[in-house]
Amino acid sequence: MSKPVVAIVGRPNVGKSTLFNVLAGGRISIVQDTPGVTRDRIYADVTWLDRTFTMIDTGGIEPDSSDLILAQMREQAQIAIDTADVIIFITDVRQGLVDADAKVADMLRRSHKPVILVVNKVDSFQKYMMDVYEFYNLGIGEPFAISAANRQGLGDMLDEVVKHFPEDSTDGEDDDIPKIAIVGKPNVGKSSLVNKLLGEDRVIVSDIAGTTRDAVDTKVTWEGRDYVFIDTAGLRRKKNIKEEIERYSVIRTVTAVERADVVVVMIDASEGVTEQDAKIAGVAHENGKGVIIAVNKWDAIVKDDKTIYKHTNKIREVLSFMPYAEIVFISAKTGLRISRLFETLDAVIENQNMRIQTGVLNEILSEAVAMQQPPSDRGRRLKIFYMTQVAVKPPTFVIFVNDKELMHFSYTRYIENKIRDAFDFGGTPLKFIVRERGEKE
Ligand SMILES: Nc1nc2c(ncn2[C@@H]2O[C@H](COP(=O)(O)OP(=O)(O)OP(=O)(O)O)[C@@H](O)[C@H]2O)c(=O)[nH]1
Ligand SMILES: Nc1nc2c(ncn2[C@@H]2O[C@H](COP(=O)(O)OP(=O)(O)OP(=O)(O)O)[C@@H](O)[C@H]2O)c(=O)[nH]1
Repeated sequence: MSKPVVAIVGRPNVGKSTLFNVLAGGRISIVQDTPGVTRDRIYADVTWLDRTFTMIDTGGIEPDSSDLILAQMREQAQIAIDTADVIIFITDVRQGLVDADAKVADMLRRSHKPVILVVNKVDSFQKYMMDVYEFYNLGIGEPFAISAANRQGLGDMLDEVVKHFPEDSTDGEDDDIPKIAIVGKPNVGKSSLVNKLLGEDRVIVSDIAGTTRDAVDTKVTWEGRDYVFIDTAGLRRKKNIKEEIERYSVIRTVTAVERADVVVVMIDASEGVTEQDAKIAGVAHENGKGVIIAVNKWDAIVKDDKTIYKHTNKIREVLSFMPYAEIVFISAKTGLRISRLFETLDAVIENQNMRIQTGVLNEILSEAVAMQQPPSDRGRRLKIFYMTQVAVKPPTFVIFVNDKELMHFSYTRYIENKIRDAFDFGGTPLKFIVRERGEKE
């Protein structure tokens, strides 16, 4: 089930970052060896009551002249409207109601997205409550008074946010169809690939209305099997506002990746793999999705018998945090190896859903332990009792040990490699949870 997306919008200095950080708490998932996306805190997962949502910081307003501020606020609001299920519009009781607030409120109201009006810096209710009422004038409903800095009023605000989430149950019918997100930096050929798929006569296409947001997903049938390509309408529409801005492409990537089973990360062969590609791929990695690296524009480069090898090596090096990723070399323009891409998709989907019997797993485990002794520390040696698979998409394993502290990262990786040697888990990350025996489930 995909997580709802909540975007925070507001003028400079009203307290967006403060609110973002308070809500995200320590929960911003930073995977150590993944490059930067979450480090600049564009998004974070937040859990309130029993609901988890992705919060995005649309950010990026420079306090310049007031004209510029308004233009940037509009852009920010547009990003929120395009990507979020619920928008938190944050204002500042001390600055009071200003003209730009009213203009952005109009824009948000017309979008028909749920908007939660928040008035920040209400550090004292007695002192500021009269000023808060002024914000009713924006015409977007009841203002929620909070103090982000003092963590006041956040519960009521979150109750309201959660109320507007779409029902968890989508129509059910399409849930079995694998969802594919095509991501990549601007100009890499995402639209061309989708258009190619749409143009192929072996492909049957139908637009299905997006369930949670305005995006229109595209259903594609390839050799009798169905796939849903996410947010392709957005990709086809494109370039109406400055989509090139990196933040927007990351946000778009995050929201598409969240909903996907498999992510196709496109890389431009004529440019080679870059840090920006690594950031985008990092989003898929952190979300535990299946990953295929599609090296596009393969038609456009001069090749010899070592070209594939060189590209592969460079990709493995830059994307070293995802050695499991599959790589295919394609041309969206000529259609080169599009069928290979589909075959790889099928394989990755199968691998993501594979379940290994506990008996077999533990055979692998005891063999692994016999071949390489588990680590020890200060006279105490790690004992591994038992391993079992508890989930798919991604395949998730629980390892029971005597002492979690002794389970070194490199030993987990060693066990992972043994499992990968035995089964074809290509294209999917594997997740390991280490538990001490006797610990509660
Ligand atoms: N008194 C008070 N100050 C606050 C509160 N929340 C944030 N601030 C202060 O307001 C200032 C701006 O906060 P930020 O979170 O950086 O605001 P922002 O909206 O992210 O600002 P930009 O990055 O410029 O868009 C900081 O000095 C905060 O300490 C609050 O609840 N009460
Ligand atoms: N030679 C060659 N050119 C390609 C290929 N795929 C795309 N292009 C070209 O690359 C340019 C960008 O392609 P788009 O499909 O618009 O790229 P995009 O990733 O959708 O771009 P944004 O919407 O800006 O993110 C266009 O000029 C395409 O014709 C390919 O396989 N080979």
